Amino acid sequence: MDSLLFSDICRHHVSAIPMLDSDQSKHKKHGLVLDNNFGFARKPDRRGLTISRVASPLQPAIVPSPDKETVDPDKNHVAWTSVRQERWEGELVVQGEIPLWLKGTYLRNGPGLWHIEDYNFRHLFDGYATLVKLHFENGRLIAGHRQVESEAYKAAKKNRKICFREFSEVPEYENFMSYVGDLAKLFSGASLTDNANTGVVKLGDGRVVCLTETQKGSLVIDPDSLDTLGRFEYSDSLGGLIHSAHPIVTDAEFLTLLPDLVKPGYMVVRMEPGTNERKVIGRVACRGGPAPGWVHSFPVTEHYVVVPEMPLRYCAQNLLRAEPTPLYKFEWHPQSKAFLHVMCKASGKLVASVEVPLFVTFHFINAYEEEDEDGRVTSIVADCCEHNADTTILDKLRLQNLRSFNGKDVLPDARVGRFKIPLDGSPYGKLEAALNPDEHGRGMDMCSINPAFLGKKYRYAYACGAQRPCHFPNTLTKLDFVEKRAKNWYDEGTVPSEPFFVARPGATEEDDGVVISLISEKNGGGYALVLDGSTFQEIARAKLPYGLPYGLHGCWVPKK
Ligand SMILES: CC1=C[C@H](O/C=C(C)\C=C\C2=C(C)CCCC2(C)C)OC1=O
Ligand SMILES: CC(/C=C/C=O)=C\C=C\O
Ligand SMILES: [Fe+2]
Repeated sequence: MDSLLFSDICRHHVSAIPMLDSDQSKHKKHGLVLDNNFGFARKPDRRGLTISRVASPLQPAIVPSPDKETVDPDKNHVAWTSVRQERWEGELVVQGEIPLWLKGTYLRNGPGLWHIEDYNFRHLFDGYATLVKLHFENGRLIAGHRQVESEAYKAAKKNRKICFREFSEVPEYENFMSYVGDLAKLFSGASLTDNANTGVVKLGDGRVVCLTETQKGSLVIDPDSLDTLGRFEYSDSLGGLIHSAHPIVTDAEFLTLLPDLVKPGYMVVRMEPGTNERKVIGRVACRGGPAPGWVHSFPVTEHYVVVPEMPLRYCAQNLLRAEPTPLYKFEWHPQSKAFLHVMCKASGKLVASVEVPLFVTFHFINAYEEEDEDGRVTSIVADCCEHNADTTILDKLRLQNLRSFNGKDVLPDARVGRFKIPLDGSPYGKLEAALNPDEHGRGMDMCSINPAFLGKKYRYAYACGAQRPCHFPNTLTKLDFVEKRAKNWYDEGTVPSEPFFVARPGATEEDDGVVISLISEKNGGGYALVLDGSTFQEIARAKLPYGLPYGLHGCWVPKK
């Protein structure tokens, strides 16, 4: 493929337009399958970006010549630009060598489409879900991407406007009565989005589900075709509208937290493979604040579930607002304090509830139990990507901020926050950095571990760190908690997504495997990257026909 020509087109920021005929013939020559049926016409947006129009699918579009602004790589980085086509699939040319043992599909989900018509969404988390797949087999790599067909996405496409409440966007109201009507629908959940744009998990029974913070946004997909198969209906009557976007999923169970906004607390629930029924393990009442803290994720050990109560709390008033506040649906309540609660998985009993220093995290990394000489569990260690108790990261993820990097170092510092929770009845837990944050450039988020070490004492984690100056995490980093060192991978101008660890079958060492990431380049290109899990050196990369937008979380579906 003539990648220069291809990325040239990308640099013109022609999002959501069909391929020109000449491009299609190029693709046919390389055996690629294209389907450009976005149907979203695009007028100049508020930022004065490129104009493109769609006459009808597969017809030539008008591509204006680039002006200075359109080719500015920082303004129009492909990471923050809507995906170009609704779907694509093709084989990639691999540079280097993909290990022959790597057989299966890496799936990555994330918000990849941030406009409808000429209306541009505000926040990274608002975008309609784009699923990406990398299928590895016999050293070869088939890639593809596809929009997730949520009701929210289909309605937006059909009606050419936002129809459901997204992370920060709400539908436009024609009059006051329609606003009141929508509020009523908020309480029933009818107006909430099902845009499953956060993660994707493989359940123990093989079903693959895309997820977000709304329970209705649990959508079953086909990991090969990336088809949306339908809603994952929870058959229990637990109710509630929201849940943690990061359940703990193993071959044996699915664990998640259901925050209770009315009687502030959290329900800890478990679902068995092959069922759609969540069963209650126990309930934790909040100790502070008017509402539960945001639970984007939570950690588990072998015997316990750790329920975090962050002082960044859900906020009923902000939920009702049409215009986003700086903290969106949340509010910072430092006086309400921060707590970690520990629940026994088997009995549902609370074995500890400690006050901890204030913290802000999206992502817990892992947790494990510490024992005394007699094998009694004395404490729990829980690690997270911690933003130094500073909520500004939420606002830094506004698209306007992501699209306006000017060389200034504006990414707020983050660290691996290590909590120590005593189980001897002491009222306080500790929070310290697990290693010097300078090891990873004081950037820290989007983590993964070897899943065999879930809930167990572990040594390594993989995450995104920072090479400063930057405005977003821009390195892949391997953390070694024993040596307290990090190894960093960096490619100037790129935005790498969550490094995802896949263990080599039969491995005995924790870091024996590969780390997969999708990289968005500043010239509009992109590539799939495979690093060695142990040395953290590149072993293979494969250029995509065009760069993909930034994505969030992934999973591995091994070949049967
Ligand atoms: C990523 C990512 C997506 C995500 O949130 C998406 C939505 C739609 C969340 C909406 C809501 C809240 C954040 C608070 C409670 C109400 C509700 C509207 C469901 O979060 C992410 O991190
Ligand atoms: C992209 C991100 C959080 C994603 C939540 O799912 C954080 C990046 C900043 O450090
Ligand atoms: Fe997340």
